[in-house]
Amino acid sequence: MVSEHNLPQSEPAAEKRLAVTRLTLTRFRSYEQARLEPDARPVVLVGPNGAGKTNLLEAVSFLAPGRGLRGARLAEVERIGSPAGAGWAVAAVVETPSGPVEIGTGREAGDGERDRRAVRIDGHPVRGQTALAAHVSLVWLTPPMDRLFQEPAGGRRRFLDRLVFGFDPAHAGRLSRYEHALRERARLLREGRMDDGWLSGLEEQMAATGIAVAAARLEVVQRLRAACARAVGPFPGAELAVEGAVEGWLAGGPALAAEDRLREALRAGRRGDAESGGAAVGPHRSDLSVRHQAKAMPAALCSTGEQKALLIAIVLANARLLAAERGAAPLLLLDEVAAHLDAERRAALFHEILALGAQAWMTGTDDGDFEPLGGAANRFRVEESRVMPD
Ligand SMILES: Nc1ncnc2c1ncn2[C@@H]1O[C@H](COP(=O)(O)OP(=O)(O)OP(=O)(O)O)[C@@H](O)[C@H]1O
Repeated sequence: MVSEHNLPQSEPAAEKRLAVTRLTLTRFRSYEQARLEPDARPVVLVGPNGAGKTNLLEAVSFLAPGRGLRGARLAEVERIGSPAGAGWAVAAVVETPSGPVEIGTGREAGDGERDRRAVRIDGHPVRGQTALAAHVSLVWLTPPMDRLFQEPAGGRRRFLDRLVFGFDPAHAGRLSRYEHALRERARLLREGRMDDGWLSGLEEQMAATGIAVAAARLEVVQRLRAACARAVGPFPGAELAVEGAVEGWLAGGPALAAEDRLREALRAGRRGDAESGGAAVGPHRSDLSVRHQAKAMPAALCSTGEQKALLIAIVLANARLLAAERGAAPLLLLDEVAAHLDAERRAALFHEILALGAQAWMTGTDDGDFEPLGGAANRFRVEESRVMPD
């Protein structure tokens, strides 16, 4: 335990909160049915391996746009053994700074091979998932992310984009339009359909949305860089940057000029892209670079524990900024994070979460890891895919 005087300095708790106050799962992973009704405090889920704790975090992660914290195909989420094509659902009541909102999402019965996620907000069906970003911001840390700095850039980009959704909900829509145009163009090139009008239209869309995507990432990284430049308690300072050709163009001139360059580069690259698939240039090639500030060391060369501490530092800095800018800290989904921290770091993490008023959903196998939270959290016991208040 750390004493009160060396706990990190935090901003006062946000008065408004973002919190799930009801969560129901239907045919979701190992759950036939489950229902939780926490209040706005952090949520602690304790139970043995394989009990269904991560599945609950994954269900919460579907309240934001995207494929959830496992990056799953939707069919894979449906409970094995369910009647064929029965679908699955996650429904939630979420308290937000602008009032409560009811979110329903899942895969509808009869969707067959289609990998389409249905979304309802306050009972009304909405097209696509990007509208979710206007209501819920969330970010997760999971055990596979221990390798985030060793793995290809895609994982770091997705991590960064999730941070950007919190500041700029329209980012989700732009990113999805960019990726759609990228896929369409790749398909035409692959099929050898060199239809100039069609390709130019897609490249135009890629240039406009792609530069907006890159600019939004740069802006958020700029703000985060200031917020996590210095160590906070036991969490290290992190130096952040986005690296890529498009970012270089944006640094060197106006956004419109960068759009022109991207459009021209795509046009000039058609032949090469037809051979290699994808596109040689664009914000889908960018990377989030992270360095340990005090050690002046790239994150990839830091120890496992240091890398985890860097990720926590970034997530906490993001939560502090969002609490100040949007009136509420994001939901934090922290899978097995507490168990991997020493007592001092664990206490500092809990202290920050409480100071931010963040509803952090935390899993673990050992009650003792969450002991410093005392009565400040909702506690549930998870066993064989049954959830019980603890
Ligand atoms: N589609 C599915 N249908 C039924 N069961 C599934 C499905 N997908 C995963 N499971 C099962 O869900 C169980 C619980 O997984 P989960 O990852 O939530 O456990 P956990 O409590 O987080 O465990 P650990 O502490 O080991 O991380 C696993 O046994 C897994 O096999």
